[in-house]
Amino acid sequence: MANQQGESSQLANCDHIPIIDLSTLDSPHLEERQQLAQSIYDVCTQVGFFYIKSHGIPEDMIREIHDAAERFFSLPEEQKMKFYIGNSPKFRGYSPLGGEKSTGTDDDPIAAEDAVSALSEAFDIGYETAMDVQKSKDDPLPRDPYGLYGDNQWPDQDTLPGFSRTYIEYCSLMLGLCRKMMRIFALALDLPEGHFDSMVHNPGVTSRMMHYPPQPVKEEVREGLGAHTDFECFTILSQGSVPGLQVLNHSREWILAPPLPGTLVVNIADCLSIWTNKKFKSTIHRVTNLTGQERYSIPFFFGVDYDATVSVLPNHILDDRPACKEPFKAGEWVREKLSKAYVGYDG
Ligand SMILES: O=C(O)CCC(=O)C(=O)O
Ligand SMILES: [Fe+2]
Repeated sequence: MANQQGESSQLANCDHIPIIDLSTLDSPHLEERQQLAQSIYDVCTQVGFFYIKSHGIPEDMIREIHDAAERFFSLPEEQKMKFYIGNSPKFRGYSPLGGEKSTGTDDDPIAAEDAVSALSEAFDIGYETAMDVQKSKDDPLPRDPYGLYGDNQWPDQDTLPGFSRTYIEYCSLMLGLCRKMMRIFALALDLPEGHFDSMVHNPGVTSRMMHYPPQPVKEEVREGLGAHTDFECFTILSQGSVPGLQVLNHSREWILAPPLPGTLVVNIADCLSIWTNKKFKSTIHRVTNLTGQERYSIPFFFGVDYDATVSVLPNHILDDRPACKEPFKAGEWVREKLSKAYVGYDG
């Protein structure tokens, strides 16, 4: 059973998802960045989810990556299975319809035998130096004690021309945005802006393309993705134009986070929530596509270097709020979570 601190840190205290304007994210004026950090602190402690606008990712790029996702999922099944995630010891590749199961949340796990497979298919990739402007093309991958860097199973040029180039370009832009966001989170937490900089040299990044086929409206609903929290520090989601994402609030109602033109969705994930002793919410969410249309989304999960230690910030430990968890390695946490998420696959 979830303890109170744990449980309320996973439920949004709201009936809608707020919008944050990021136009001052790298303002030269500290006061403007501080003002933004204050708004971010408020939404992270109240809701754990927010839309971002003026985020700097060009709309053309977003359109291109969604086109790429649609092209990928339109391939015949046997072609997609060439990139089967089960071929990769690092959880990278294609997971077919129903290949993922809901594991619940840390405080409220679902036993393996009760887990229901999700009505979605996915293609997952992880950090590689080609997507990192701070690295040159030939830089080696970092030390990898958790077996999570690289090893992406890219479709070749004949199968999907331009696919890997587009996805790497998209990830490179998202990576830049996430590193800046990490600095504003630091400011929001009363830390020096560069507090996390030394922990995001080889960030623990996963991105995935998701396809949720339509499900019957009147008959029994099968979730496209079961209720869960994300594992890393935070997620930036591009969700196209078809709604489906739902966020759980204090009244145990699922509130819709519909696509809003010109925005992306950010949600806080477990590692950043633990860092803040669960002051920042890692809010429970799920996907249910009741629209009758095909839904595509592209989450970008951003975490610190897998070798970095996540340790509750001392200024968030109080007499009546002891540290929620002992320090741990980010990679250890992510690997354990991933190893429970796929049907018939133990990494
Ligand atoms: O597809 C979405 O809207 C959300 C996906 C998601 O929550 C996830 O992949 O963790
Ligand atoms: Fe998620």
